Amino acid sequence: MTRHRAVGEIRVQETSVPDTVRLGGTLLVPWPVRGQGPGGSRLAALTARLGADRRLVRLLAHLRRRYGPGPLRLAVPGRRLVLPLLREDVRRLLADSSGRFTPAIDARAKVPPRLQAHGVPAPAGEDRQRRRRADETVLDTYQVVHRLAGPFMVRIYQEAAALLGGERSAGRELTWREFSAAFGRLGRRLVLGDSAREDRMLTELLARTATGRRRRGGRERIAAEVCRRRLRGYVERAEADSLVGELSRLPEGMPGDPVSQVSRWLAGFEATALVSYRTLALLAAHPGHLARVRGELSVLPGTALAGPVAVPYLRACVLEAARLWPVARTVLRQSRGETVWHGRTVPAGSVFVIVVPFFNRDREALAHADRFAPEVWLDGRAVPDEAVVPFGGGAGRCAGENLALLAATTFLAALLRRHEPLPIRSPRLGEGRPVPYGLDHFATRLTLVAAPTPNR
Ligand code: HEM
Repeated sequence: MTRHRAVGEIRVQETSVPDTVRLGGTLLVPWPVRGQGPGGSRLAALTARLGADRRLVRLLAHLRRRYGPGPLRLAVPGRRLVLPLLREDVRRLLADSSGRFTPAIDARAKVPPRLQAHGVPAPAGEDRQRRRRADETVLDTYQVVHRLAGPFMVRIYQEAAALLGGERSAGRELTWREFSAAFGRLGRRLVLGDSAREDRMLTELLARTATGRRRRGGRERIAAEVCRRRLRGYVERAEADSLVGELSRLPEGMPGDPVSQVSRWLAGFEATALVSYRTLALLAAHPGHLARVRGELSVLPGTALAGPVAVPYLRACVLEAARLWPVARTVLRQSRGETVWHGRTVPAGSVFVIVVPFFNRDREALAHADRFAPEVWLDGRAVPDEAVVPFGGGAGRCAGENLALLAATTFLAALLRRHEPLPIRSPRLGEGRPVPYGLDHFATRLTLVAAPTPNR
């Protein structure tokens, strides 16, 4: 039965206990937020495969029918979590420029790290505005092509070539493990410098630390400390042509906690690896789209490095993979004051949890909801629709979006220029079939076979 709770003089709608339990069970499952180390978390991949997102999307649709337009407060004692259920409400939250809905989530709200951006919560007492300014400057947030694109693209091509290796042209299998290891080397080089290329230990420590935030055991605390020291070493060395190098050159000095900032960037590249691999799986299962990508690559001059500007269709494919299987399942905003929604009042300090797949795959609003439809990113159908939010939006929008797209498109272009992906095992993917809600990247195996070179 629907319950109401008084807040001052006004009532706000709350989920029933069974609905809260159901929501908790689908929202808080382990989730592939990041690759989590060279192999990534198998459990998270499995929950994706078993359709956790499908259940979540259906549950939210059911709640919207049952409780009305919302937003809906979760009946979790000590937490003020609120779910927006309408696209217009998502737009309102993300378009806000008054600071009423902030992406700076108060640590006292106790939001689990796995719901936060890249699974890396902001350190307590962080000066968010200063950190965001640093992110924007170093990551060149508003430039499609990063100022270090030249040296970055050379490294991207090197790592793609290393992944292809000699035998690859004979059609050897490509697995997620290999792909994520290659992308891990790349992410460490771009963020920390070439000296970090082989530092797999760091990636493993970061993955353990992410788990340790939940377990807080003695070992995890030690791992977290070792990890911090290692990261601090790279930040202090500030290699040229790396993001930490750029961080050290900020005119206003480094922000409060560069180590947490740098771990979020590394996590961002792990997310980029996942999205890139999934793009490859989609292309392998959709020969028509693949042909269009290869057509795009064929008109590039022989030695040109393909950045996102040169390959708009491939870029759209990457965005589409990010829409269909969001690596960030939730986008959060916290209200700084009491707010009114469809006649109901939500108290100050509430954390609005935007469930990304619910809006990215909204069958009522999007004709292409469950289809691989890269064209929507080119013909204007996706762009003005702010409720399709693989990279979030507004003041908290992913500061690394353009860099992620540069890395993903260049890496994929390097693989696809002379090779064609064929599916060995891509569970339930195929032309004319609805795209499943979850893709187990471990179970997705491809082969890259030599293709006639498209270069003129
Ligand atoms: C395909 C890959 C990626 C996806 C899908 C993605 C998605 C997201 C999302 C949804 C958010 C939260 C946005 C919001 O609250 O509105 C976010 C935040 C963020 N991302 Fe990414 N991201 C990716 C790659 C990256 C990369 C490569 C970097 C950095 C090198 C990065 C840096 C950040 C930062 C710094 C934030 C926090 C922004 C803030 O708090 O203001 N991301 N990302």
